[in-house]
Amino acid sequence: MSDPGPSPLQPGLSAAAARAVPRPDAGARPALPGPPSFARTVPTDAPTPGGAQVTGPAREGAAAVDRPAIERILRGPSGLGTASLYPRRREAAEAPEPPAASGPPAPGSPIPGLYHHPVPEPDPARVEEIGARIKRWAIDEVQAFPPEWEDQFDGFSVGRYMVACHPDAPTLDHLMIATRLMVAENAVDDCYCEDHGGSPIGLGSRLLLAHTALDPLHTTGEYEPAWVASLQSDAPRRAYRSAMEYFVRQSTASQADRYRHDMARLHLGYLAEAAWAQEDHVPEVWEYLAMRQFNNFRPCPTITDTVGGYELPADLHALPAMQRVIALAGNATTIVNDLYSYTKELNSPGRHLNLPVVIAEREGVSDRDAYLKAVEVHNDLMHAFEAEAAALAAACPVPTVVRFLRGVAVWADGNHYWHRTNTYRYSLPDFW
Ligand SMILES: CC(C)=CCC/C(C)=C(\C)COP(=O)(O)OP(=O)(O)O
Ligand SMILES: [Mg+2]
Repeated sequence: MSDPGPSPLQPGLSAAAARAVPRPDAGARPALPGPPSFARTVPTDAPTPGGAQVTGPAREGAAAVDRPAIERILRGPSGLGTASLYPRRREAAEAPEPPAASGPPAPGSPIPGLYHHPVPEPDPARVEEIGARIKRWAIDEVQAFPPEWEDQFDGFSVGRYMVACHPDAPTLDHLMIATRLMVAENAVDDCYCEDHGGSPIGLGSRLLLAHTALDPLHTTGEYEPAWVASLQSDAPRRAYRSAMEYFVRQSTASQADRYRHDMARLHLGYLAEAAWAQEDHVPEVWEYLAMRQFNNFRPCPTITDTVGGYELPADLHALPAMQRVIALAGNATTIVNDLYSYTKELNSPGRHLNLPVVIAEREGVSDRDAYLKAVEVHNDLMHAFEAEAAALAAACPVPTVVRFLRGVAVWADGNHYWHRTNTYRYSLPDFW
């Protein structure tokens, strides 16, 4: 084994920060690597954040990291020349809605008490162009939906979603990578799992075969043509195959492998949800949260580096502390969906599990109290995400790590923005 170099572990680091890097005595390499030589994405052009942003001594635990430090790290650099990285800074965010005196919040308002960061309106020119391009791709290239679903496709507003989540995408082509994958992921969820022909029955087989559009079958000449033909046989597979092909062209091998792993996680989560639906079983709250950690937005923020035109190296992505930060962010962003889609799911046929529904059932509290408790769970997850991200950035001040953490944070904010403003899909209950 080569000399591991100086240990980045410092006396006095928080427990969370110490988990950020492997210990030399664990046999892992503590020295932090540069980008691999095979990286073929655009080189990291993010300005290195000032040392004060990431190198200050962490205090007694992630939760004790001071808020201004978290803000500095997650908001990104603010020095001369950094404006182009954030064409629409979050400091220019919209004014918060005044809370309604009573009744449901006005359409488009944030959930009262939900911890979140407002974002500026996404660049309208980008939104329009991505909206037009994605519709052409969906209709002309992959026939993702029949004409009668066009209103729903438009109402999803995927261009606004992705432009809000990836403000540092250097080009429209980079944004399209995320946008195609988002449409494909939703085609699979709608057509295989949910109310556009989906069902728990036979889901395992459908998901596995669709997964081969992301993670190809390697087989003999005799059987390969049937597999290739199968990838064109329904909208979810056409969408996965094409979106993945574009993604692989722009990503490194390890970024594509990361995405495949995250999608396998997602499919595992769909299967657990389906198994419970088949048995009309309501899991314990912690079991539901475990399922939702897999049936989760995770594959979306974890491509932030590909969409940003740089690479978080595989061994830094694999750090346990990075994995924890990603999981916390994925969980918080997914509970945002549970909260904003609560009334939509109540009005859909059958029982649709989400965190408020499971809390009400399992903890024997009113729908309102369960909803408010779910808001608290979300807030705790967001605070933990931010504290752990700040601790990791402090312990491992590598530019790609800090930029990736910031990308995940910005994705979470854009995800909240999209849920809040998507009044075509979502409306809030009358709990206040
Ligand atoms: C985009 C992506 C990777 C989605 C995977 C998981 C998923 C569909 C969600 C987290 C959204 O949850 P849900 O199915 O409840 O969506 P709606 O509430 O119907 O918008
Ligand atoms: Mg939902």
